[in-house]
Amino acid sequence: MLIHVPNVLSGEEVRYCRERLEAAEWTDGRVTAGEQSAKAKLNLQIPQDSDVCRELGEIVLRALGRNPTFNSAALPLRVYPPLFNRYDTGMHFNAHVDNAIRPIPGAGFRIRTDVSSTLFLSSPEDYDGGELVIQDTYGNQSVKLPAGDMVVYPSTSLHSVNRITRGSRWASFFWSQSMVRDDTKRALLYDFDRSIIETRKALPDDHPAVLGLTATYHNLLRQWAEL
Ligand SMILES: O=C(O)CCC(=O)C(=O)O
Ligand SMILES: [Fe+2]
Repeated sequence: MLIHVPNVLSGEEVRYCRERLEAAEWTDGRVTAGEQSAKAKLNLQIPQDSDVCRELGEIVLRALGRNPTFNSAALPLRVYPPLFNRYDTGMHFNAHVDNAIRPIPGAGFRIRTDVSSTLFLSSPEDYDGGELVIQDTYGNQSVKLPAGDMVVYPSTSLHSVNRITRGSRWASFFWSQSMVRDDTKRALLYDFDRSIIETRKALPDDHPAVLGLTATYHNLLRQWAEL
């Protein structure tokens, strides 16, 4: 399931992140890649242990906390501290699959990567190429979103970033361990939640249909969630 989450960051927050990133030191993106994907990767990143990465990561995490679409789609148990990358003209990331298990630096535990996210920090007009191409059950999906918007997709998917032919593409990216590891089940719960939201627009909250659907949603989540 591939979900577009609009307006995760406000225009003001995007501007602030860009300003801080402009002044930051960028390093070779291969530092966080596994052995195979390092060969496929040509981009720049902000060092994970830098103050700017931590500060902007907090802004992204706070924005995720207040976003009902992200929470409904990803059902996050733990979110990896957000990273920041950049592809200048000529840079790209060939097809790869992300590592299944990632240690959280300094935290003393690891997360399973169930859900991948890219939060765009450049406007589509600022660059050519740079689409995130995700291979899913329905074929290749090509994603290029407005600054502040995010795409959420299963970490099981092969994905790539097309070569930039003009300008520069900046983004935040990170993984979440979901309470529901299986993408099919997560997708069912997401559709279910959306249907409940639509039903609540038409019926009062104490209507037996709303109560019944909400109870069933929670009982399904209770069956499937691993904490
Ligand atoms: O830049 C992106 O949108 C994706 C980055 C990515 O796939 C990765 O770093 O593993
Ligand atoms: Fe990736």
